[in-house]
Amino acid sequence: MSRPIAVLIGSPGSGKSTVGAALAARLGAPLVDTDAEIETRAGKPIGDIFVEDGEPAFRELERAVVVEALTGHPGVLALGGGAVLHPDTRAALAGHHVVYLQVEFADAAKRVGLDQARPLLLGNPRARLKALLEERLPIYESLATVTVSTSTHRVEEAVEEIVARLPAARNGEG
Ligand SMILES: Nc1ncnc2c1ncn2[C@@H]1O[C@H](COP(=O)(O)OP(=O)(O)OP(=O)(O)O)[C@@H](O)[C@H]1O
Ligand SMILES: O=C(O)C1=C[C@@H](O)[C@@H](O)[C@H](O)C1
Ligand SMILES: [Mg+2]
Repeated sequence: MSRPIAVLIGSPGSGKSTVGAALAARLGAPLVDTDAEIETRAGKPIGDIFVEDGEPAFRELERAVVVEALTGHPGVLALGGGAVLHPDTRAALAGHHVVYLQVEFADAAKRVGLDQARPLLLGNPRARLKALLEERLPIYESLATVTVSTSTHRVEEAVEEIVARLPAARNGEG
């Protein structure tokens, strides 16, 4: 059984996929992005899963994919923004190196593109994103072993910050 080197959590637009890919490249390790893995398993985009099967079905598929990756993936693991909402996922994160990518609301809004049709931002995307960030902040903070801001760090700076703060045995210096 292998464990991820680092697990990235954070809100939509925090940069989990972008920083995850750059971190994996920097470490010469594979990346699993659970959103992409869910789409592969379901054979359709996440938006379609929400519309056709509903959010509870999406969360259950997400739980299964995330819990499996936490015990079977040896590289960098980027989680979907809402994966931490499931209690099984929170429990399964115990003992992992969990990197919380923190982002200011204004940056997240710019990056996500508030005119996009994201299932959880339907209606009033700006208000929904703000509420979502506020609701989830304490959850992300409680799970983090390391927090890195992608509002104050560019992608490459965030990667170097994460590498510097990896447990010694994992950053090539231990
Ligand atoms: N400092 C930064 N760190 C990370 N991404 C950044 C940064 N500055 C700008 N970006 C841009 O912000 C976007 C982040 O999107 P990304 O898909 O990586 O976020 P995510 O956390 O995976 O969100 P999602 O919940 O949609 O999966 C990308 O377009 C990236 O190029
Ligand atoms: O914040 C969320 O709940 C989500 C974020 C995305 O990564 C996807 O996992 C999906 O759109 C749900
Ligand atoms: Mg992503």
